[in-house]
Amino acid sequence: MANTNLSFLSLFILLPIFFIIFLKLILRPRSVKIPINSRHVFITGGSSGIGLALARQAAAEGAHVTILARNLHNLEEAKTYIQRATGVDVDIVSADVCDFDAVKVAVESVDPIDVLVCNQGVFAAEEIVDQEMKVVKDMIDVNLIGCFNLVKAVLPRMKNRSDRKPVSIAFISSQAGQVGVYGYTAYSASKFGLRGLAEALQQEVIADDIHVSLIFPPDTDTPGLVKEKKRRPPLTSIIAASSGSMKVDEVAKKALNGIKSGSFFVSCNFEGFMLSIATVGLSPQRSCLVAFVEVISIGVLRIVGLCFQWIWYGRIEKWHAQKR
Ligand SMILES: NC(=O)C1=CN([C@@H]2O[C@H](COP(=O)(O)OP(=O)(O)OC[C@H]3O[C@@H](n4cnc5c(N)ncnc54)[C@H](OP(=O)(O)O)[C@@H]3O)[C@@H](O)[C@H]2O)C=CC1
Ligand SMILES: CCCCCCCCCCCCCCCC(=O)[C@@H](N)CO
Repeated sequence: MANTNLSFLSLFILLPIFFIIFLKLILRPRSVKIPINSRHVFITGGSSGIGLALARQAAAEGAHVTILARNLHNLEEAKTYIQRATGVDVDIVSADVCDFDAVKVAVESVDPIDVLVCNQGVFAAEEIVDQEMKVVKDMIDVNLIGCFNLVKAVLPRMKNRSDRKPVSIAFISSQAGQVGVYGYTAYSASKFGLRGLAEALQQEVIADDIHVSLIFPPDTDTPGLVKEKKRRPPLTSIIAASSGSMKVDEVAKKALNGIKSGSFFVSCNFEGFMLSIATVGLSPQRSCLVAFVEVISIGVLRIVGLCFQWIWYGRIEKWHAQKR
């Protein structure tokens, strides 16, 4: 009896504890906190949707916020909205992220940036045979090249900052940047691209105490989504519905908390958490508890992932059978 108790103790309690301690010792980069109070948070695409909600929440938490977008009128409306909601004034700056010179002028016209949130994005769901190359290129340009322009423009000053506190560069990706989704060939490609950018960038900037976050929202109720849904192929909606849709404020909260806790992968709902583990690859992990969950659940989640593919391909087959 005593023997069984002892082996139970060592198998289910001691072993995991030692393993978590081992993970704590080896995990790199180490865990970090990014304070935002009294710091400069620069949010692109901050005049609408997720970016606007992020700007409002960061302002409410005491950050000095600047939002960037193209349309000046919408920026001014966003500024008024945030001022009414929080009593805080945010700065606005108009530029197209696709234009490197304009981005450079924009970021040099403001205070040094402590937290850069690359949130701007465009999305149009359509089968690639029908999608015009102009639309494809626009998605890659705004969602991926736009982030390169921002990083290139912000990094030199960020690296040479005088205050040596930890700072952050965050990218708003999408769950469609973790798994390919019907109708999202260009969009998924742009968002998968962000992952390569983020993983490589983290290695390049860790010595400067710059911390990268990659945020993966599911469908979120924003003006952008309302517009996209008018033309979405039904199969895109069916597959996207595998993950529950979220309110914009919830997504902004998850994103902000993920940035503040210096997490590399930031998921927004339970499905997203499973998806992040199933697609974790060799991305960095700073939390020993999450790393522990990854190690013990990755095999089972592969089976869950295969079941999702079984369901999705079933729906695709059925759809095409009905069309014929
Ligand atoms: N809504 C959703 O379901 C999901 C969204 N995401 C991602 O979240 C991010 C925000 O999406 P969402 O809030 O829905 O988007 P919205 O369409 O509501 O807002 C997009 C914002 O980006 C700005 N923007 C677009 N193009 C450019 C550009 N070339 N240069 C500068 N700013 C630009 C827009 O302003 P302006 O047009 O004036 O420039 C606007 O402020 C995107 O990256 C999107 O891919 C991820 C998962 C789900
Ligand atoms: C192994 C476990 C798997 C768990 C479930 C997987 C669910 C995947 C759903 C993909 C959803 C894609 C949403 C895209 C949102 C978006 O970016 C657009 N709205 C455009 O903005």
